[in-house]
Amino acid sequence: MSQLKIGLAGLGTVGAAVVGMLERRAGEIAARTGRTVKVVAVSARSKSKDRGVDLSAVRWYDDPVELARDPDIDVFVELMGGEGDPARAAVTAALQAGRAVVTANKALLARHGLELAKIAEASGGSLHFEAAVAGGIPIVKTLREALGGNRIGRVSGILNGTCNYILTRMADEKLAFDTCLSEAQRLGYAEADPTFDIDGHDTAHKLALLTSLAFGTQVDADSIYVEGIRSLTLADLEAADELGFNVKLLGVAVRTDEGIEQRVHPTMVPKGWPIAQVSGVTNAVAVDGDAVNLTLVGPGAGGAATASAVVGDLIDVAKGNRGFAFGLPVSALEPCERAPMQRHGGGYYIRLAAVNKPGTAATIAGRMAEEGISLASIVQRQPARAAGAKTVGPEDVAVILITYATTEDAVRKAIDAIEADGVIVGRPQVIRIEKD
Ligand SMILES: NC(=O)C1=CN([C@@H]2O[C@H](COP(=O)(O)OP(=O)(O)OC[C@H]3O[C@@H](n4cnc5c(N)ncnc54)[C@H](O)[C@@H]3O)[C@@H](O)[C@H]2O)C=CC1
Ligand SMILES: N[C@@H](CC=O)C(=O)O
Ligand code: NA
Repeated sequence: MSQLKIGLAGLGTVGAAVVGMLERRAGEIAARTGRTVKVVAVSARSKSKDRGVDLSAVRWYDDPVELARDPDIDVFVELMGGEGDPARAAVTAALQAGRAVVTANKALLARHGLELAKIAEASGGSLHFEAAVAGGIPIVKTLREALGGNRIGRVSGILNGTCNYILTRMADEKLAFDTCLSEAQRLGYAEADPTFDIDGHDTAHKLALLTSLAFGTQVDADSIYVEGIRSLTLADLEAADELGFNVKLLGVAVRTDEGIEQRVHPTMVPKGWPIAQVSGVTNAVAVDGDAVNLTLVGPGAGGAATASAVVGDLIDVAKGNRGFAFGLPVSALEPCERAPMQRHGGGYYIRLAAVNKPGTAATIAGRMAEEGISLASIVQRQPARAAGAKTVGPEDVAVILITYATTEDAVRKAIDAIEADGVIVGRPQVIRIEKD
């Protein structure tokens, strides 16, 4: 039986889980592929660390780029992370040598994916990244292969396990943000730098890849409007709950007449919607095609889930299933025309810390009316009730506005005018509302 020899760089949460899964499932994988799929060389920062896997028989490289150049490997697996070197240099070296590369590194691909795909095409190598988007959910393969006959109008979902875990535990158990984040780190869900998770960039990296796969466009992470979950308070989650919503960090890419709108931000989702029920580290990706609408739900982060996706890619490589990284040759991917966020339309939740003096509510309502914004409700909360809102002082009152459908531009202009009027303190909290 022939061997598929793997060089694997990165032995952290995902790398160690991949080595363990390949060991445990060696017999079944060989039966599926007709090949022995084996790790023969590795690289990581610490040679001596105990990772719970047996690495005594594999070659060790201090430099992952040297590992990627090893002529005695067939496939290079990059599980170090980071959009720059050494990940970029190592993946480039492996592709230039005509090898298959499997990576979970969405930061690298969102920035340099096209360049890497081009190198793969030129050298006869291949680039596989199922683990980079929504962890264990096989959405890359689904878009690249199974839904190829559809014209897709929208792809959206919960794409970051850490954020969904934090929001779920805050809402359900009233835990503090930092407590939930520490737990997500302990469980191996968060990025090495968790600001990528909580500030929305990790979701944006994944959305950039999904957009390319769904719409046949060039990866363009810079076109994405990004907001994270850092400013959300227990008061916001409680208000959402009372209004019949759950708050989720969504990534949304949708075709509009003006181009593709790509956005990442906390979103109030009606509790009755299936996506509102997706909790903890679980991710969900919804695809609206002209022939098929579907939602895939599954674990978005963690060693086992992510290893499942990496090993799935390795099985493809072992079977000789290569294909184009983004479903099409790079030369056939269209530029991603950007629809401006200011034109985004929908309902809004706006929490303001209003100065407690006569006329404040009228001023706020007046500014909204000037921008043509209709209010579905306006609720004032007493200072004690508003204590969860960081921006509210003892003498201020939280005012929560829910708008009917309006535009981002109108909301921004109204808020700017209200700030200039001096009737609020701190930054307003704005959460977009998804509705039918
Ligand atoms: N943890 C998760 O749930 C998921 C992670 N990913 C991605 O998988 C990749 C790895 O993530 P984790 O395993 O969580 O990270 P980690 O921080 O647990 O492990 C990183 C590994 O890479 C090694 N490494 C880092 N820099 C290196 C360098 N310069 N030279 C040699 N080795 C180096 C470290 O020693 C460590 O073994 C990242 O791209 C991440 O975004 C993707 C999906 C889920
Ligand atoms: N940090 C990421 C890991 C998977 O991509 C997440 O929390 O989703
Ligand atoms: Na995936």
